[in-house]
Amino acid sequence: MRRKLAAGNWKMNGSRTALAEVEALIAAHPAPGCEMLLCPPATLIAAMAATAKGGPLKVGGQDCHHKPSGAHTGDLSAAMLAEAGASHVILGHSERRADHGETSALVRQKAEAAKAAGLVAIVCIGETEAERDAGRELDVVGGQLAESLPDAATGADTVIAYEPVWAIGTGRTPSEAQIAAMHRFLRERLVARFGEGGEAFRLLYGGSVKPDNAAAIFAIPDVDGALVGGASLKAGDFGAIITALGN
Ligand SMILES: O=C[C@H](O)COP(=O)(O)O
Repeated sequence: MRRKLAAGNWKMNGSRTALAEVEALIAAHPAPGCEMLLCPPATLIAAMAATAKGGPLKVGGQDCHHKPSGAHTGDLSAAMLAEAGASHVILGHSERRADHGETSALVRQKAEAAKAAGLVAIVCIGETEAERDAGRELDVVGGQLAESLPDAATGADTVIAYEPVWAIGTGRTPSEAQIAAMHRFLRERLVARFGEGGEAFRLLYGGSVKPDNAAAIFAIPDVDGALVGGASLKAGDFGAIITALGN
């Protein structure tokens, strides 16, 4: 049985004052029926983990370097995130693929580094609008899945987040049929590669998930939760999504 996961990605937003939202979220959801995770900027991981006090809210990073240490100015290793209090790390988000030229091959190395440090990797994949318009979304996303996942990945240490690039921050979402088709395709690919173990990977949907569309998205087969951007910044909005998922 795959445990549902509500993951929030604060991206480059938030400051210490925003930890009041985290306190409100924890107070409103002391025993959520799903896993609850927030990934703030790295500067806030330790403070957020202290606020979470080992309770149900987990804290994650938004990226890590693929090496354990060395001359990589400005980067953070997976072990550093773990030491700061992270249990998860988002990898290969489309904004990092676009802004920093991250390839699926690099994402795979980062996922290996995350696993070595004991972090759960949330590996992001998704097509652009032009790729979908050209009918290439399965090829593109299938390729990203194949190339980004290490051979040793398991459902215990790896989560997949399907995020169509054109749905991120736009207020647009794919139809329920389009999400269902993509998640079914991803499940088939995972089972083809990992056998029965492929059933254990959680598949999150991401891209303009809001309180008013969350329940409909979570009712789609093989949607095991969401990776939420803008709506994870406010305790009320993220809390409503958590409630829709299983509280
Ligand atoms: O990581 C989160 C996604 O990029 C979704 O962002 P959004 O919910 O603001 O569309």
